[in-house]
Amino acid sequence: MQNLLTASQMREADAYTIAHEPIASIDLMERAAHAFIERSLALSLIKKDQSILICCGAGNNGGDGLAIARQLYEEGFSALHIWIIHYNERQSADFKTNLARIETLPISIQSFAQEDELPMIEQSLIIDAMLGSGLNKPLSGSWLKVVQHLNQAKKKVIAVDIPTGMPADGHLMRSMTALFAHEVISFQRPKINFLFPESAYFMKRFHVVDIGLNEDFIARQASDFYEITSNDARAIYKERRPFSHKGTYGHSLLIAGSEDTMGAALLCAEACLYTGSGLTSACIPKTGLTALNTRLPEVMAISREALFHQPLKQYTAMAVGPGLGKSQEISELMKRLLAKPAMPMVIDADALNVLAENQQLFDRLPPDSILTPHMKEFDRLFGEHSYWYDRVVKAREEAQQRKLIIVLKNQYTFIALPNGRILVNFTGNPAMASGGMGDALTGMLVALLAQGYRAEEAAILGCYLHGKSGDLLAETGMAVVPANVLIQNISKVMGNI
Ligand SMILES: NC(=O)C1=CN([C@@H]2O[C@H](COP(=O)(O)OP(=O)(O)OC[C@H]3O[C@@H](n4cnc5c(N)ncnc54)[C@H](OP(=O)(O)O)[C@@H]3O)[C@@H](O)[C@H]2O)[C@@H](O)CC1
Ligand SMILES: [K+]
Repeated sequence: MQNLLTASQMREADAYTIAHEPIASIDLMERAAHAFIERSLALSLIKKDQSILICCGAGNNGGDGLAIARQLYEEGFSALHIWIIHYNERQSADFKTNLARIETLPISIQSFAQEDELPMIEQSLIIDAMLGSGLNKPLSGSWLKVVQHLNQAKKKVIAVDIPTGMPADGHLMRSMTALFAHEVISFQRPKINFLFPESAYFMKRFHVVDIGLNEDFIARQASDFYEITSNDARAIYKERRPFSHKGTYGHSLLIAGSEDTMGAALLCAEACLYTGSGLTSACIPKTGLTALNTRLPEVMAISREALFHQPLKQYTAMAVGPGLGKSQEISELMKRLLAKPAMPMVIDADALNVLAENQQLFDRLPPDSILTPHMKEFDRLFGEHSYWYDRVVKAREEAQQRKLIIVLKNQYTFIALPNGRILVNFTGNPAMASGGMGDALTGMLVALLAQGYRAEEAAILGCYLHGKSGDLLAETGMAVVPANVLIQNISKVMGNI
């Protein structure tokens, strides 16, 4: 697990590294510039014959820009042009050093003071090194004008560390102006604000490069946010054991589907199957029986009427919600289920809506139950939120107070734990944005619970594998990954973990 830092904690990590590695601050900047270029080349974001405008401020972000320009020149890039935006009086020491280092080279440099008119932009690519994590207020005046001028040029932009004008943490508002970046190459850790959907106002994609800041120091910093890494998923995953049998891997009960939305139940059951549940039973309406038997012969069916006429303790874990629909019957069913809940539970979709309307049911959920709301379901449960940042803070409060695990689904899914930590899952991609993905995740989570993973482990591993399955399919060239295709890939992803 890697903790994510705020901009001010990152500055402390920078200072600590300089003092303890030890490394001179100017050399750290040199490393950052090198890492920026190396990644840009690896991703084919820049080419030697391309005309590039490097826009620099006069702080350390600008210093990075000058070091990048010089190193690009040394790499054989010849069509380089530099703007220095001199709207602030202060220049950082490392900016000054890098300016002295580049002034002797045959690279054209233009400086702009507050009232200077800005020329048309002829270059095809802009490297944005004007303001970085030192931003301390929204842009205004001449800064606003320069950013608007660059945005209007509609050129491809690669931002150094963070787009100029975008705050690294705190509220992101559409009304803020920043230089829109197609790519951002950020140092050491992603900025927390990259993880919220509002970041799409300011940037398209980000990449993180290691610049060798002191990881021991970083690990010691208190943080609310932790990135789930592939190592974390690998450490949780347990291989199937010799001499094991279906009884070894638990029995999942899914309560899902209605006449019109049997697909949700089928996808949930299929995901449960492919994630390794020993046995899977689906409690579905009678009208869905033929579909279930035809598509998933491995899954057993129970009618809604029969559910409470049999011992529920034969099941190891339960998921309730996908495709249930809204009706009095479903509310009653939830109330009966939660009257004596005795097994780990995943609560999704329509079951979340029942909770939203019957908040007293919250108290009956077994501790560590996993709730899997998307944004709208979350707001129905816990109130409207204008900013994702506030929504995630609320998820943390609720998870802590109610001793539940809240999996707030998003491109970067936030897993809020009862201990107050927020884990962020980085796997997954926009090709997966279609109906049925949530049903698949619920099936995966219940299958992991049934196999004996603790709820926290199931949430981490389930979210990781779900996104990873989608990522591997997208890497094969699939622009869209339907849920049933993702599901059939899960067992392979587990096998190769
Ligand atoms: N951390 C690391 O590990 C490493 C960091 N590195 C790099 O350093 C960057 C951070 O550099 P930084 O701290 O010098 O700040 P930076 O973004 O250049 O801006 C400073 C200037 O902006 C000004 N200013 C602020 N807001 C403003 C506004 N709204 N409108 C106008 N002005 C505004 C502010 O002026 P002030 O308000 O203080 O007078 C100040 O003069 C970081 O992003 C990365 O690129 C790497 O080199 C190596 C390792
Ligand atoms: K920048």
